[in-house]
Amino acid sequence: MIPSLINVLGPEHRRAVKSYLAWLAASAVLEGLAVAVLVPLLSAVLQDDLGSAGRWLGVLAAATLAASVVYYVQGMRGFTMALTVLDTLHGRIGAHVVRMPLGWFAGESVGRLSRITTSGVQAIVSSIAHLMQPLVRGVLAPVTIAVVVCFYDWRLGLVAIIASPFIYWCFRFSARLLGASDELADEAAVTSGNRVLEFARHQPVLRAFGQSTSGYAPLEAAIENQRQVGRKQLNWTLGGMLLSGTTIQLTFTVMVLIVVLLAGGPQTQSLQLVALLALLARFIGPLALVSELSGGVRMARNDLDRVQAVLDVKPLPEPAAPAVFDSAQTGAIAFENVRFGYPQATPVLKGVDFSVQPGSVTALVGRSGSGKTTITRIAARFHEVDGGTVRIGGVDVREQTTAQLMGQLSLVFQDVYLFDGTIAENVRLGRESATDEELAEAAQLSGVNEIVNRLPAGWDTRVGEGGAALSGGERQRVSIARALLKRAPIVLLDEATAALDATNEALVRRSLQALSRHGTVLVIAHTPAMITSADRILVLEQGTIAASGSHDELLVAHQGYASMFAERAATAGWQLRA
Ligand SMILES: Nc1ncnc2c1ncn2[C@@H]1O[C@H](COP(=O)(O)OP(=O)(O)OP(=O)(O)O)[C@@H](O)[C@H]1O
Repeated sequence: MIPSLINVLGPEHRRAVKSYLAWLAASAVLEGLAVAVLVPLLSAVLQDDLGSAGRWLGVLAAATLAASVVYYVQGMRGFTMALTVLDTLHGRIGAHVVRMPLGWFAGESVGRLSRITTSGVQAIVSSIAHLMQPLVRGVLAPVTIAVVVCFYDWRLGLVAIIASPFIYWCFRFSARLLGASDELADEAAVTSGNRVLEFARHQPVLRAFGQSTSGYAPLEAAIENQRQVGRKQLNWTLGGMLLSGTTIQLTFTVMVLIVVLLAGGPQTQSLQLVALLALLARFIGPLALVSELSGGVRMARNDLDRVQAVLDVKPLPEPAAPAVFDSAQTGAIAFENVRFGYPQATPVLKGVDFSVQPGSVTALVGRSGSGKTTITRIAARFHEVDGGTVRIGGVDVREQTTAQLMGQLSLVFQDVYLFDGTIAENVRLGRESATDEELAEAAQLSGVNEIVNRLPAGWDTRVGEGGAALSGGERQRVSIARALLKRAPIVLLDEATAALDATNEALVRRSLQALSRHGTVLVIAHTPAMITSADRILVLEQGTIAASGSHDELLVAHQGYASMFAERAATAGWQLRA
């Protein structure tokens, strides 16, 4: 566990960890010595050697005092170490998360991250605060006693020395069993945690399809799996503890037998034997505790490994120096033979080539699943491309710092997330320094002023977690107002399909015009009105740009576009005229 702990904390904490361990070791050895001194003390008393007994009493007092002082220091150090670990782990994970590729946050990763930063870090901290001390004491105090016992009777010492590797092996074996079952249990807990969230968040859909009353099969399967894994963990843990416990008891029994045999011998006094027996009890007691604690420490090591796995996710490589931009290219987007596929999935983009002129409005259209969202994610460098180049503002995104790239982009996606604050705070996220006039203008263009005027608390209305207190269309308006306020040279907009009624749709188009006054807009367009309001349309088919041009040009030149548009127009109640 210690190498894992140092790895996760970073080399700057190596000294502190080692010094804490040294204090722990000193405390355990002193405790062992203080107990071991009892045997010569009792021997001296029995032999009426009061001078010698006095000296041993002095040694006992000194060892007890030293053990108490060192115990206090190690306790304080342990407390400080636990706080340092808590701070450092949260700090390091936080600092790393903001540098990780945005694409990492899809899927189950977020549930795992949440578990690691809460219960995982807590388990590590509590194992340092509560397990390390008894564990080190449980190992070193018996070792010290075993060494001292050797001086009194080599046979007892020999049993202790021969038994030690067996005891050690049993501890390791049972800790491994527990560690392996903990891995399974963690995996099962992450899965059921995610399924519970899914079950709670998507109640409307589940109820509509009868999945709520008759049971939601994925959640039930996840809970059943967790139950089975829990049972397996219990069996493995008990098996491991039984094995360690039996080995310890056997060792103790053999030692007691030897003491009993010694009792028949001529030179050994009975009181000395009693002292030896007491010493043996102190030898075995801590070892039994170690057997219980080693499983907990192994689980903490698993947690440390999980933290390390997050820290090992490669951050986006940042260029050594910030990129230099040509101002004539501000707002330009270019994809050059871009190829990309999600991990363990078939390629989505198979050589995408297009360029978007600064200040223009370009619509990206294509069948569902054709890769439109992927293109916008790649433009914002959520993922690294497998081949080709993406240029934003005329410069390869890999040559820009994250701040430079993000400074040029406003993202208005369908799944708009608002933070649990007021409407004003959420809009101001676009640009903290915006004046009240600018805020009012953005609100007017995006239609946020209509929401603000309607709600009793106005700008101070709290939107709830994720913006739950607003409708889908209203959330997208807030998100557009943010983008308007940010005035980034490029806006990547995914037109909401489900959330827009006629009013919202008109507002989005009006905002689009306002956004295009400040920069370039690349919009994933679904509705006929949005498609036709673009200067240029890119048609995405089978991982490449199959055609591009104005709406009128494409209607004539590209059969696929014409039929797709006809379908959407029919859905929207439009009529196409020749
Ligand atoms: N995180 C992901 N991991 C694996 N595959 C993904 C991931 N996101 C998208 N895909 C797959 O990539 C393909 C393109 O998805 P994308 O969301 O870009 O399509 P789209 O054209 O935007 O679709 P829609 O119009 O339905 O939103 C789809 O086959 C999808 O299943």
